[in-house]
Amino acid sequence: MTRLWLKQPLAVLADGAAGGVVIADGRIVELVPSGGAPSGPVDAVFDASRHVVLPGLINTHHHFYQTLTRAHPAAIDKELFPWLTSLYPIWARLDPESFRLSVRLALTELLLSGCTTAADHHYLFPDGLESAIDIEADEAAGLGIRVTLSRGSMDLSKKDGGLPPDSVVQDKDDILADSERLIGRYHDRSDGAMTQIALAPCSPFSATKSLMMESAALADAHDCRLHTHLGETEDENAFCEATFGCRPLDYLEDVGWLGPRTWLAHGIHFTTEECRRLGAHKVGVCHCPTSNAVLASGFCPVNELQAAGAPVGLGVDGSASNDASNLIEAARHALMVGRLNYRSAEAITARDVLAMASEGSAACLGRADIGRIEVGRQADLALFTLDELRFSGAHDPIAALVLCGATRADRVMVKGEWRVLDGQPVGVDLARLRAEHGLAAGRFG
Ligand SMILES: Nc1nc2[nH]c(O)nc2c(=O)[nH]1
Repeated sequence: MTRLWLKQPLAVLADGAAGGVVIADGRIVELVPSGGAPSGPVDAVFDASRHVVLPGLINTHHHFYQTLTRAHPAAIDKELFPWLTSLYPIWARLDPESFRLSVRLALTELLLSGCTTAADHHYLFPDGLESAIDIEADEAAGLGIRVTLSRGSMDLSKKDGGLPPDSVVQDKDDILADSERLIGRYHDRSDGAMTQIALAPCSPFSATKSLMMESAALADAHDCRLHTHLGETEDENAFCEATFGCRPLDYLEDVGWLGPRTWLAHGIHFTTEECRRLGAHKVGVCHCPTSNAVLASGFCPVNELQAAGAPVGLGVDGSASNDASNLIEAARHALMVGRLNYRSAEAITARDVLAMASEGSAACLGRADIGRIEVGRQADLALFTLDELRFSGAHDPIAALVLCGATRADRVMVKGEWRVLDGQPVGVDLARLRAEHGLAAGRFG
């Protein structure tokens, strides 16, 4: 068993590890105190004196395919409902080759931003793309990044009172059968799992009540997590009032989703009492500050949710509403948006948003094996240097990552393996990927 010492980092986001971290067999096996040395022999030493070492960042909400429709003229400057109705017909043209490139590109971008685990919410399965989640699993394995692949779904089209057109919805029985197939094939419940499946009917205005209820039953039966968009806009509130006669959170409870298996994307339009209910039931919320700003959706009440006991993680959201897949940048946005929301500089700190992007996100995904630099946890780490001009003069190295605006990790380790080295993704030809993806995206103009 090879023991690697990441020696004497410039800074590390963990108590008692100023002397570095020892990695063996894909795990963190020792934290070295300041000025100390590992307790036993090591086989390799990495001099981390130029590096700020963070737990690998965890992205809890994305739509990888949307990298094909970034800054799209049909959708720019629109709020969620008109944004979606403009994009649905374009997304209906998704094909396997373009989709594969979108996944590879999004995962590579995430890795370069210090992300070691990514949750994707894929809810479009046009003819020919039935194996979208299989493609995602394959690409993630190739890049060596950990994933939670949320089998998304839509079965409520416009003709039945929903928002999406017929061209992008599926039959409920097909959705459930495919969900069961994917769980059987990919859902690894073990410690250190590289691939997990979650079930993810898309939103109250695109999924039927029975799909929500049957997905919850399936998730219970197979011990996997549930994910959906909720509390994103006032339009969604109005839809729920008009369709179900209640607010979105009451609807969530009604369909059997109010529990610790569930994490929600956005979670903006919750009252203080609703935050308490979410906390009491340990429902997780993925904060998507960048997308929430771009779509003018509102502020997520992160502090109220956390105070109530709800896990709060961080997500970049899909690349048509961010439009980047950069998680360390999203942490900076979480700080800025949070301080504006609370009109307080103390309400959210740099360390708070980094914790949200690591241990908060891990809790949303139901994982106790990642998200912290701690003995026994997986060796998932993001190492940043402060060499760029933007950091010159910075004093607190950890706060500097957020306040000076880090955008790119120098090294990223997943399960003890380097997946980014000297700012380059291992095994990816970036120029070729950029060219091929750009060409594919051109077909969605
Ligand atoms: N930000 C987003 N919100 C959504 N709601 C929904 O039903 N789909 C989406 C989406 O793609 N992005």
